[in-house]
Amino acid sequence: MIEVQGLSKSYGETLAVDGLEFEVRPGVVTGFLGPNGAGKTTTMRMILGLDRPTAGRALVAGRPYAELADPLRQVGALLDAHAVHGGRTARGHLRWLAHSNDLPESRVEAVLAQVGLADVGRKRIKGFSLGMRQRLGVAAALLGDPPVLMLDEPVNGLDPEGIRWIRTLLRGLAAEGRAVLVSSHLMSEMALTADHLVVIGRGRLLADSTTPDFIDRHGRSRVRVRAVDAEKLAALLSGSRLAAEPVDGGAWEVTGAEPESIASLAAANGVVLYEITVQQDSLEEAFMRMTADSVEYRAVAA
Ligand SMILES: Nc1ncnc2c1ncn2[C@@H]1O[C@H](COP(=O)(O)OP(=O)(O)OP(=O)(O)O)[C@@H](O)[C@H]1O
Repeated sequence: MIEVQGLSKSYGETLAVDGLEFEVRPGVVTGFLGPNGAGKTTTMRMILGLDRPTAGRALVAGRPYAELADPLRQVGALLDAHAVHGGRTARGHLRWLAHSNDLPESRVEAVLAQVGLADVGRKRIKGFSLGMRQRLGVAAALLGDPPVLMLDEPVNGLDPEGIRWIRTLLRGLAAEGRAVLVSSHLMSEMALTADHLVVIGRGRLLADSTTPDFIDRHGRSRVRVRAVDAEKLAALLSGSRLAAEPVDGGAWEVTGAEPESIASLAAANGVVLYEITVQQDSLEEAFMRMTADSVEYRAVAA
């Protein structure tokens, strides 16, 4: 479990993290979301003791990272897949990590196999693609078989098969009872991977809820209807008190009403519907709505 308590970090005038408070619980994948510059990486670095908080604290297994006796057995992290010595082989890199952290060498082969790099263990890292480096970073995070995992943008540079692999891996690790914190800009992927979301903007906590609750609360839902007689439907809806607007091909979208009441209204007026579907915003749409005011850099319309 990770506990972030009143965590703040200033860089000169910039308040990168501002009084953050959240928990990353075992058994679930927690997605860590926020626009560019929101403070995600800074928060993760403070959890790992790589940056000192200006105020507050971050605990892993009840202690600050610096006080963990066996850090790699407590928390595995992937922050920057490039932060490895390119001249080493993949196996050499993991052996060195295992050795310096007093971990059994058998873990090296286990994690190489787990991330699909067993065949290239003898190759030098400098020849690795970004996707292979990401896999190696995940292998290093898993080396100590830790109950807590933290990954910053692990799907960066991965192809669709790799993205799917990370998703299955993270969900499997959570199902084993581990606490998993993962940041990503790929919303469609987070919607499939994360059970829970912690959303930040300009260093502040904007949301801490399950993924479905987040979409419910911040996304819009509307009912799409189409009728056999499009003109009759148009006359009915435009003459009603419903918030309805025409969309493509004679279809209408109604907000703020349940499908039952729309269907009953249509039936009472002899309008035969052949489509009535509830459309929910995607996680991306919900995220864009909620963080609209927290975007550090935004394209300005010319
Ligand atoms: N070492 C540093 N010195 C000065 N400012 C910094 C430093 N590290 C981060 N910042 C600033 O702190 C803020 C948060 O940055 P951070 O990298 O944590 O955001 P992020 O959410 O990880 O962004 P991204 O999604 O772009 O990776 C930004 O305004 C950034 O410019």
